[in-house]
Amino acid sequence: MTASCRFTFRLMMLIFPFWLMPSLTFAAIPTLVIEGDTVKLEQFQMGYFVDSTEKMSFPEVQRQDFQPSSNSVSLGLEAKTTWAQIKLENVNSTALKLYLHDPYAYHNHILELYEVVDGKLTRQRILDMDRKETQQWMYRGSAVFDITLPPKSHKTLYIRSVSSSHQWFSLSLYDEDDSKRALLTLFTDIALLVGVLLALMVYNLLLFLSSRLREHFFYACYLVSGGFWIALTYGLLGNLFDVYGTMTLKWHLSLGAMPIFLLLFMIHIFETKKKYPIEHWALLLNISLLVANAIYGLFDIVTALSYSSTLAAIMMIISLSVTLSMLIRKHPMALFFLLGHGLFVFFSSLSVLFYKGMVEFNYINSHGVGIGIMVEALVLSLIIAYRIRMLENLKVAQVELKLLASTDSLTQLFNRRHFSNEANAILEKNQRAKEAITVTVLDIDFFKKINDAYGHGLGDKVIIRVADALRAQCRRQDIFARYGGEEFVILMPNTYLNEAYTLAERIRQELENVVIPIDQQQSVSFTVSIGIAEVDAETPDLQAAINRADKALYKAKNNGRNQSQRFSP
Ligand SMILES: Nc1nc2c(ncn2[C@@H]2O[C@H](COP(=O)(O)OP(=O)(O)OP(=O)(O)O)[C@@H](O)[C@H]2O)c(=O)[nH]1
Repeated sequence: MTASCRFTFRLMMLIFPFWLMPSLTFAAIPTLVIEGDTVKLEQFQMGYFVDSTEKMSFPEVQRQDFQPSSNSVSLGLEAKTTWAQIKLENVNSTALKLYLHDPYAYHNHILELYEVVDGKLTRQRILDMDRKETQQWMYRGSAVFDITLPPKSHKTLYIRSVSSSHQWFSLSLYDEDDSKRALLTLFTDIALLVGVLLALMVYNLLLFLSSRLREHFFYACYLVSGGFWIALTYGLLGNLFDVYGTMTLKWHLSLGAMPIFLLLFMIHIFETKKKYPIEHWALLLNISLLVANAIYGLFDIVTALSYSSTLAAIMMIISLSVTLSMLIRKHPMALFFLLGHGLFVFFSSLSVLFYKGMVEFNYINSHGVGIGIMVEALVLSLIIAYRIRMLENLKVAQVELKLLASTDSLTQLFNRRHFSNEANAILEKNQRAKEAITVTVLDIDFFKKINDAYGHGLGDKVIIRVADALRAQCRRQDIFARYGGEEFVILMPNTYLNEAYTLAERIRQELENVVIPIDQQQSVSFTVSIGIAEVDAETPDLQAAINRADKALYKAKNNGRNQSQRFSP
């Protein structure tokens, strides 16, 4: 060996331990030293190993290298069978009873606990979520295993967890009191979340029942499926009803239903079918994918769930693009939707990354979908309130427009068009009953002279006064209108000619006595002439009846005005 070789070798020997050391330090799983009898370990170091063969024996597993990690890990879709390793040392001179908790056990298929002392297996427990008799270690959704640590002893725990789809778990160690406390406070946050969603769901169902607007129905369905899935996936259902395993796995189909309802809500709230065909087809295509996956899930839920993260990502991209497109087109609700849906997408993306094992295990990442749905639901409630207000304003505007189109602006009586519609409807209804119906036409006498002598302003006052008389004298069932300039018409259902004549005379007499003051000295009086004719019961024709009443009116004018005349053939 040359001098330079020797130097290089010595240098390498010098450097190698330092180069190796970090990896050795990295690979070591620290022992949790327990001193005293209070144990509340919620954050500690342990090791995990992913058994990609999914069938390694325990002795084989014991020989594997475990990756150091924190006590909460999310390992994604590929890690179906995972082993956790926890090293314990009781330095007390008394024995200790500990409780190992896995609050996310409800989503696993199998959970096994192996206790090893000095390399020898001392106790083994297998918890199969599909076998009732093994569920003695399940307590309201959490797996709880009791572990005894003899005085001054070491023990290594191996926890095998078999997941049906995505793999994540969080382990904690407690003494008896803290174990009870931890179980008591579980799921209060989820219960609150689900409660708010259910309240919003009831509110939207009521809105749907009163308005029949489908967006409320789809939104209520979205909240039901979302709330149900949150209750299921975050363990509330397991906690309340003690159901786990394959049965609950199937219920994860609600995860497929949730985005379908949200997209249907979008279609209705943005009215894409009518107004935005490209966006409409994009949303329909997305719905078809989700429906296909949901149907597939009826037969093979595990495979369907494995696609759910990818489908969720596609759904987020399409729904966000449609919302952005609505924003560009200045849709009034787009900004609210973008805010609500943007927050949903943000939190759900964290969740997707979490389920795929790509981000750290923390409350927000592990509860992302739930938080996203909640925040979105609250913001979308604003959209619903805004839309209700918009529709109310539209309704008021429509009523105003309808009124405007059917009334005469000077007298506020119905106009000729509206009168004809209403009168024809009455004649049609009367076709079977064939009750007597009478038409009366009223015309102001020498109105031109009034206009010429006192101006149009006073002429208008006379017209308004005639309208007032009609309002005062006509009965509830009568329909009356300003038919032309100074001509009025009344349709009197269930009224014979002579009865109509009496009413017409009452109107004429009232108007005959009207005095409209012009100034201190001057005033104006006027008269009206009236023609009355019955509608032919056999061939009820409104225009024919008005023509006959006009003929009677002509007779009244010719006879010297200020009188009522009945039509006689
Ligand atoms: N002030 C006012 N005048 C109107 C209005 N509409 C129509 N007129 C006038 O009503 C008058 C109708 O006159 P004519 O049809 O000749 O009938 P008349 O003077 O009442 O005579 P007779 O019907 O034969 O008694 C015209 O001078 C129209 O200008 C209105 O809204 N206001």
